[in-house]
Amino acid sequence: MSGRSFEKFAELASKIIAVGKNYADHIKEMGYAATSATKKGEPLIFMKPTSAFVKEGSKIEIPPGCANLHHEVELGVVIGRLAKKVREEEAMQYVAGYTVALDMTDRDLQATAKKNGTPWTIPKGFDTSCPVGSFIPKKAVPDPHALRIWCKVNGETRQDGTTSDMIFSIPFLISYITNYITLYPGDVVLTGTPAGVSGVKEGDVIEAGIGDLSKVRFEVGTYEAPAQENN
Ligand SMILES: O=C([O-])CC(=O)C(=O)O
Ligand SMILES: [Mg+2]
Repeated sequence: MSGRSFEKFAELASKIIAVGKNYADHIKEMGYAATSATKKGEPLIFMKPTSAFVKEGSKIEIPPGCANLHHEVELGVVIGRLAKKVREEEAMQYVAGYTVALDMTDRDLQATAKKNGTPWTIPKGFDTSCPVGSFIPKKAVPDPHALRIWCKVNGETRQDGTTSDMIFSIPFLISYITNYITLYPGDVVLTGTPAGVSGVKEGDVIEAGIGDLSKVRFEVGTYEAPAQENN
Protein backbone atom coordinates (compact mmCIF):
# COMPACT_ATOMS: atom_id res chain seq x y z
CA MET A 1 0.00 0.00 0.00
CA SER A 2 1.18 3.49 -0.83
CA GLY A 3 1.12 4.90 2.68
CA ARG A 4 -1.68 7.23 1.68
CA SER A 5 -4.16 8.10 4.41
CA PHE A 6 -7.45 6.37 3.75
CA GLU A 7 -9.01 8.11 6.74
CA LYS A 8 -9.84 10.86 4.29
CA PHE A 9 -11.42 8.68 1.62
CA ALA A 10 -14.64 10.69 1.63
CA GLU A 11 -12.75 13.90 0.87
CA LEU A 12 -10.78 12.51 -2.02
CA ALA A 13 -12.10 12.35 -5.56
CA SER A 14 -13.35 8.87 -4.77
CA LYS A 15 -16.08 7.25 -6.75
CA ILE A 16 -18.86 5.27 -5.15
CA ILE A 17 -19.84 2.01 -6.82
CA ALA A 18 -22.96 0.48 -5.30
CA VAL A 19 -24.28 -3.06 -5.46
CA GLY A 20 -28.02 -3.69 -5.28
CA LYS A 21 -30.14 -6.79 -4.60
CA ASN A 22 -27.34 -8.50 -2.66
CA TYR A 23 -29.47 -9.82 0.23
CA ALA A 24 -32.38 -12.22 -0.39
CA ASP A 25 -34.53 -10.73 2.42
CA HIS A 26 -34.27 -7.24 0.88
CA ILE A 27 -35.04 -8.63 -2.59
CA LYS A 28 -38.18 -10.12 -1.02
CA GLU A 29 -39.31 -7.00 0.86
CA MET A 30 -38.95 -4.89 -2.29
CA GLY A 31 -40.94 -7.39 -4.31
CA TYR A 32 -38.10 -7.69 -6.83
CA ALA A 33 -38.50 -10.63 -9.15
CA ALA A 34 -36.14 -13.43 -8.16
CA THR A 35 -33.76 -12.40 -10.90
CA SER A 36 -30.40 -13.82 -11.78
CA ALA A 37 -29.08 -12.06 -8.67
CA THR A 38 -30.43 -14.82 -6.45
CA LYS A 39 -29.04 -17.47 -8.77
CA LYS A 40 -25.50 -16.12 -8.67
CA GLY A 41 -25.83 -14.46 -12.05
CA GLU A 42 -24.76 -10.88 -12.61
CA PRO A 43 -24.87 -8.43 -9.69
CA LEU A 44 -26.76 -5.14 -10.04
CA ILE A 45 -24.25 -2.25 -10.14
CA PHE A 46 -24.91 1.50 -10.06
CA MET A 47 -22.92 4.61 -9.14
CA LYS A 48 -23.25 7.59 -6.86
CA PRO A 49 -21.29 10.79 -7.52
CA THR A 50 -18.60 11.98 -5.10
CA SER A 51 -20.92 14.84 -4.12
CA ALA A 52 -23.14 12.20 -2.44
CA PHE A 53 -20.63 11.72 0.41
CA VAL A 54 -21.58 13.25 3.73
CA LYS A 55 -19.73 12.81 6.98
CA GLU A 56 -20.92 12.80 10.57
CA GLY A 57 -21.72 16.24 11.86
CA SER A 58 -23.57 17.23 8.69
CA LYS A 59 -27.21 16.47 8.01
CA ILE A 60 -28.69 14.13 5.43
CA GLU A 61 -30.69 16.43 3.16
CA ILE A 62 -34.12 15.42 1.94
CA PRO A 63 -33.94 15.85 -1.85
CA PRO A 64 -36.38 18.33 -3.44
CA GLY A 65 -39.96 17.00 -3.62
CA CYS A 66 -39.08 13.73 -1.89
CA ALA A 67 -41.85 12.24 0.25
CA ASN A 68 -40.35 8.79 0.68
CA LEU A 69 -36.67 8.92 1.67
CA HIS A 70 -35.35 5.48 2.68
CA HIS A 71 -32.28 4.41 4.63
CA GLU A 72 -30.28 1.37 3.51
CA VAL A 73 -27.37 0.44 5.79
CA GLU A 74 -24.46 -1.14 3.91
CA LEU A 75 -20.92 -2.31 4.48
CA GLY A 76 -18.65 0.02 2.49
CA VAL A 77 -15.39 -1.46 1.18
CA VAL A 78 -12.60 1.11 0.78
CA ILE A 79 -10.15 0.32 -2.02
CA GLY A 80 -6.42 0.63 -1.27
CA ARG A 81 -4.66 0.06 -4.61
CA LEU A 82 -5.40 0.62 -8.27
CA ALA A 83 -7.53 -2.38 -9.22
CA LYS A 84 -8.10 -3.36 -12.84
CA LYS A 85 -9.26 -6.82 -13.97
CA VAL A 86 -8.51 -8.29 -10.57
CA ARG A 87 -8.96 -12.02 -10.01
CA GLU A 88 -11.34 -13.08 -7.26
CA GLU A 89 -8.58 -14.97 -5.43
CA GLU A 90 -6.46 -11.81 -5.20
CA ALA A 91 -9.23 -9.28 -4.67
CA MET A 92 -8.80 -8.85 -0.91
CA GLN A 93 -5.27 -7.53 -1.47
CA TYR A 94 -6.87 -4.44 -3.00
CA VAL A 95 -8.97 -3.66 0.08
CA ALA A 96 -7.64 -0.99 2.48
CA GLY A 97 -10.52 -1.20 4.91
CA TYR A 98 -14.19 -0.65 5.52
CA THR A 99 -16.76 1.92 6.58
CA VAL A 100 -20.41 2.03 7.65
CA ALA A 101 -22.38 3.58 4.81
CA LEU A 102 -25.98 4.48 4.10
CA ASP A 103 -27.37 4.17 0.59
CA MET A 104 -30.06 6.85 0.96
CA THR A 105 -32.74 6.41 -1.66
CA ASP A 106 -35.65 8.51 -2.93
CA ARG A 107 -37.94 5.48 -3.18
CA ASP A 108 -40.69 7.23 -5.19
CA LEU A 109 -38.29 8.55 -7.82
CA GLN A 110 -36.62 5.14 -7.93
CA ALA A 111 -40.01 3.47 -8.52
CA THR A 112 -40.67 5.86 -11.42
CA ALA A 113 -37.22 5.15 -12.84
CA LYS A 114 -37.82 1.40 -12.58
CA LYS A 115 -41.17 1.75 -14.33
CA ASN A 116 -39.72 3.89 -17.12
CA GLY A 117 -36.48 1.93 -17.42
CA THR A 118 -34.42 5.06 -16.71
CA PRO A 119 -31.23 5.31 -14.58
CA TRP A 120 -31.21 5.65 -10.79
CA THR A 121 -28.81 8.61 -10.88
CA ILE A 122 -31.08 11.09 -9.09
CA PRO A 123 -32.97 8.68 -6.75
CA LYS A 124 -29.67 7.20 -5.53
CA GLY A 125 -27.16 9.97 -6.22
CA PHE A 126 -28.59 13.23 -4.89
CA ASP A 127 -26.45 15.36 -2.53
CA THR A 128 -25.87 13.59 0.83
CA SER A 129 -27.19 10.25 -0.45
CA CYS A 130 -24.04 8.51 0.80
CA PRO A 131 -23.43 9.16 4.51
CA VAL A 132 -20.27 7.41 5.68
CA GLY A 133 -18.56 6.71 8.98
CA SER A 134 -14.89 6.67 9.81
CA PHE A 135 -12.32 4.44 8.13
CA ILE A 136 -11.89 0.97 9.64
CA PRO A 137 -8.52 -0.57 8.67
CA LYS A 138 -8.69 -4.04 7.13
CA LYS A 139 -6.65 -5.56 9.95
CA ALA A 140 -9.42 -4.67 12.43
CA VAL A 141 -11.86 -6.91 10.52
CA PRO A 142 -10.78 -10.57 10.43
CA ASP A 143 -13.84 -11.65 8.41
CA PRO A 144 -15.91 -9.00 6.56
CA HIS A 145 -18.52 -11.67 5.78
CA ALA A 146 -19.31 -12.22 9.47
CA LEU A 147 -20.36 -8.76 10.63
CA ARG A 148 -23.62 -7.68 12.18
CA ILE A 149 -24.97 -4.70 10.26
CA TRP A 150 -27.73 -2.64 11.81
CA CYS A 151 -29.69 0.59 11.54
CA LYS A 152 -31.96 2.40 14.02
CA VAL A 153 -34.27 5.35 13.46
CA ASN A 154 -35.00 7.46 16.55
CA GLY A 155 -33.65 4.60 18.69
CA GLU A 156 -35.88 1.94 17.11
CA THR A 157 -34.21 -0.93 15.27
CA ARG A 158 -35.19 -1.08 11.60
CA GLN A 159 -32.42 -3.18 10.05
CA ASP A 160 -30.47 -5.93 11.77
CA GLY A 161 -28.67 -8.26 9.40
CA THR A 162 -25.40 -10.02 8.87
CA THR A 163 -22.91 -9.68 6.03
CA SER A 164 -22.81 -13.49 5.88
CA ASP A 165 -26.13 -13.20 3.99
CA MET A 166 -24.57 -11.38 1.02
CA ILE A 167 -25.39 -13.19 -2.22
CA PHE A 168 -22.19 -12.01 -3.92
CA SER A 169 -19.04 -11.96 -1.77
CA ILE A 170 -16.68 -8.98 -1.54
CA PRO A 171 -13.90 -10.68 -3.63
CA PHE A 172 -16.44 -11.65 -6.30
CA LEU A 173 -17.79 -8.08 -6.43
CA ILE A 174 -14.31 -6.51 -6.69
CA SER A 175 -13.38 -8.93 -9.45
CA TYR A 176 -16.67 -8.37 -11.30
CA ILE A 177 -16.55 -4.56 -11.04
CA THR A 178 -12.86 -4.22 -11.95
CA ASN A 179 -13.38 -6.31 -15.05
CA TYR A 180 -15.25 -3.28 -16.39
CA ILE A 181 -14.37 -0.29 -14.19
CA THR A 182 -10.92 0.44 -12.74
CA LEU A 183 -11.04 1.21 -9.04
CA TYR A 184 -8.63 3.72 -7.49
CA PRO A 185 -7.35 4.11 -3.93
CA GLY A 186 -10.11 5.72 -1.87
CA ASP A 187 -12.97 4.44 -4.04
CA VAL A 188 -15.78 2.86 -2.04
CA VAL A 189 -17.90 -0.15 -2.94
CA LEU A 190 -21.28 -0.31 -1.19
CA THR A 191 -22.21 -3.97 -0.86
CA GLY A 192 -26.02 -3.89 -0.66
CA THR A 193 -28.53 -3.73 2.13
CA PRO A 194 -30.35 -6.33 4.22
CA ALA A 195 -34.12 -6.13 4.88
CA GLY A 196 -35.81 -3.48 6.99
CA VAL A 197 -35.47 -0.36 4.83
CA SER A 198 -37.99 2.30 5.79
CA GLY A 199 -38.90 5.94 5.42
CA VAL A 200 -37.38 8.85 7.35
CA LYS A 201 -38.51 12.46 7.70
CA GLU A 202 -37.09 15.79 8.80
CA GLY A 203 -35.76 15.67 12.38
CA ASP A 204 -35.33 11.89 12.46
CA VAL A 205 -32.03 10.53 13.77
CA ILE A 206 -30.47 7.58 11.94
CA GLU A 207 -27.87 5.50 13.75
CA ALA A 208 -26.11 2.65 11.99
CA GLY A 209 -23.21 0.36 12.66
CA ILE A 210 -21.11 -2.61 11.77
CA GLY A 211 -20.78 -4.98 14.71
CA ASP A 212 -18.97 -3.19 17.53
CA LEU A 213 -16.45 -1.73 15.12
CA SER A 214 -18.08 1.49 14.06
CA LYS A 215 -21.22 3.46 14.64
CA VAL A 216 -22.55 6.58 12.91
CA ARG A 217 -25.28 9.06 13.74
CA PHE A 218 -26.95 11.36 11.22
CA GLU A 219 -29.87 13.74 11.49
CA VAL A 220 -32.27 14.15 8.59
CA GLY A 221 -32.86 17.76 7.55
CA THR A 222 -33.39 20.08 4.67
CA TYR A 223 -30.85 22.08 2.69
CA GLU A 224 -29.94 25.41 4.22
CA ALA A 225 -28.27 27.82 1.84
CA PRO A 226 -25.12 29.39 3.30
CA ALA A 227 -25.58 32.94 4.59
CA GLN A 228 -25.05 35.47 1.80
CA GLU A 229 -21.88 37.49 2.07
CA ASN A 230 -22.25 41.25 1.84
CA ASN A 231 -20.41 42.73 -1.10
O1 LIG B 1 -32.67 0.12 -4.00
C1 LIG B 1 -32.52 -1.10 -3.90
O2 LIG B 1 -33.40 -1.85 -3.45
C2 LIG B 1 -31.26 -1.72 -4.38
C3 LIG B 1 -30.15 -1.47 -3.44
O3 LIG B 1 -29.57 -0.41 -3.40
C4 LIG B 1 -29.78 -2.52 -2.48
O4 LIG B 1 -30.26 -3.65 -2.58
O5 LIG B 1 -28.96 -2.21 -1.60
MG1 LIG C 1 -28.43 -0.16 -1.60
